[in-house]
Amino acid sequence: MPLVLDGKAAAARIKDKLSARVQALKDRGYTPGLGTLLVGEDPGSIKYVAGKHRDCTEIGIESLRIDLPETASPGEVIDAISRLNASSSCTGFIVQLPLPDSMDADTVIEHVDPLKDADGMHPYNLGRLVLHTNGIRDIPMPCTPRGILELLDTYHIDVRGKDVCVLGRGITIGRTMGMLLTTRGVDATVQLCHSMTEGIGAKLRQADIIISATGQAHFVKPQMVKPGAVLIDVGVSRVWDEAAGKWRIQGDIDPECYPISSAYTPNPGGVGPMTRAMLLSNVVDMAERIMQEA
Ligand SMILES: Nc1nc2c(c(=O)[nH]1)N[C@@H](CN(C=O)c1ccc(C(=O)N[C@@H](CCC(=O)O)C(=O)O)cc1)CN2
Repeated sequence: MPLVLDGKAAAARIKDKLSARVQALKDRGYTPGLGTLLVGEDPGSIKYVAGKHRDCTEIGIESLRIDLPETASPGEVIDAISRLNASSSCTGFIVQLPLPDSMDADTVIEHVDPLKDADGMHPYNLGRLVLHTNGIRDIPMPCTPRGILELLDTYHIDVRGKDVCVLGRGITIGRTMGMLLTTRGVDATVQLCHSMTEGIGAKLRQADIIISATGQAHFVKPQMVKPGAVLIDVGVSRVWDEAAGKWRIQGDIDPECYPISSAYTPNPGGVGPMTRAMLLSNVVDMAERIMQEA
């Protein structure tokens, strides 16, 4: 029977430990605060931002929320970022992605103070991560890749020397994941595949671990999976379930692949909850660093 990599349960345990660390910070007079900046009305983003604020309440972190309309000008977005940069009650914050099509996310994120970058997506922090400056633990890490590494660690899945196939080359997940997996000490061998990759099925079929972040529902089929492979599903596609009369989440990995695998993340309930837990971890880490330096 394959092992189910239960992200929901792992995230709940992480949040319990974070609550204790938050209480210790409060006892020393510092309450961590997470800020969110949401631009537009994307239903998925609205849901994720609401979830982030619920998580904060659960573990005792303050939360600050700025919501701007889809029509906000780049100047208004940068002004909101400046307010979060300056806010003494905000330890760190995120700009919820995706931004409306009219805005370039990279340009917007450059305005975030790297010391307040709770998502680890500022070019300064990504650069430090690439260079591995001062050891990886001192740098805020993009939440999904960090969550995947933590989940593999929780279930004692050793990636050292393993062939990993990462599908998707976006900065938030694929590219950063590939970089982290090949860091000294993690030591996996990575093939980073994307829409122009030829013979993707054969490449997947040789992988010990597949991490898929394409957003194409059930892209990975059983014939692409090596028996005993570990399957990590990051994809989120919302599909209309005619019989149930509601939208359902479908991952990148067809559930028919599960019996062939040695371990897999359910979706929902796998990588998503870990992404949320890692955002909280990043903020608590940042707060502890502030207190250490005080
Ligand atoms: N600034 C950022 N924007 C986005 C990130 C990010 O890390 N930083 N990641 C995603 C969205 N995301 C967090 O923001 C996120 C995605 C999924 C989940 C989650 O818990 N999913 C659940 C299912 C929830 C549902 O029913 O919709 C699961 O997988 O079980 C949390 C956060 C893009 N934007």
